[in-house]
Amino acid sequence: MRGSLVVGNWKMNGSGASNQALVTALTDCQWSDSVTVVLCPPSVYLGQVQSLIADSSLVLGAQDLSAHASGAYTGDISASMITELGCQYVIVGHSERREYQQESDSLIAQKCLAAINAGITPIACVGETEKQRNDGETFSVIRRQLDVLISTLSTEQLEKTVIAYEPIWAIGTGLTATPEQAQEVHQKMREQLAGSGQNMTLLYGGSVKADNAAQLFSQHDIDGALVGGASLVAQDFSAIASSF
Ligand SMILES: O=C[C@H](O)COP(=O)(O)O
Repeated sequence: MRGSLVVGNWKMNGSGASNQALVTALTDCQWSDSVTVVLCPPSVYLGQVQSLIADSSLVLGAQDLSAHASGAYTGDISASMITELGCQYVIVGHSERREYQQESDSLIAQKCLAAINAGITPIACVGETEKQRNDGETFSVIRRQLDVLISTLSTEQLEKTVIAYEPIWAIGTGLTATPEQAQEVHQKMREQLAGSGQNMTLLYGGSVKADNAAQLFSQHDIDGALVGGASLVAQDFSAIASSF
C-alpha cells in the first residue's frame, strides 16, 4: 500500500552504547502519525533495537536476508529469523551488496519472495552508476532491474514491495539527485509498474539530508526516503521524518 515512509539504513555502523544513545534520542522525537519510520541496524543489534523501540512508534527493519529458508548457508540470516526479532521491513539489493557481494537481479527477486512469504515488506533497491547516467542509460538500467522483479513476483506480491531508487553516484557522496531528476525516475518507475505502481510506495535514497528532504518529498511520485549517513544522527533523521 502506498504511504509515507522514512527508512534509516545504518549500514555497518553502531555499537551497543551508540545504538542506545541514538534510539533513546529518537524515541523523544516527534513527526506526523502518517509517516512510518523504520530503523535498520546491523543484524547483530536487531534484538537490542527491538527492545529499545518497544514502547515507541518506531519500526524495525533488517539490512538483508537470505533467499533460503534454512540450512547450510553459513553467515546467512533467514526471513523467519528476522521475523522472530520483530522486523517488519528488510532492505534487499542495496547497491553495496550488488557490488561487493555480486548480488544479481534474480537473487534480489528471490530475496523479495522470501521476505513476502514471511510477511515482511522488502525494500528493493535499484539505481544507476554515474557512468550509466552520463551515457544516458539511467532509464534502461532501472527498467532492466525492475523487469526482473515484475516477472518474478505476482501482482499481489509486487504491491507488497517497496522500491527505493538510489542513484549510486548520490550515495554517501553529498551529491543528491535534484528533486526533478528523482521525480523523473520515480514517475517512469510507476509507469513501468503499471496498475500496481499506483498502490506502491517508492522511496528516494542518496544523500538525503534535513535540508533537501522536504523538496524531495514534495514531488508527486516520491513517497519517502532510504537514508544512510543522516540516519545515524537523531536530530538529522528526525528532521527528515518531519519533512512531510
Ligand atoms: O541506504 C541508504 C543509501 O545508500 C543512502 O546513503 P546516504 O544517505 O549516506 O547517501
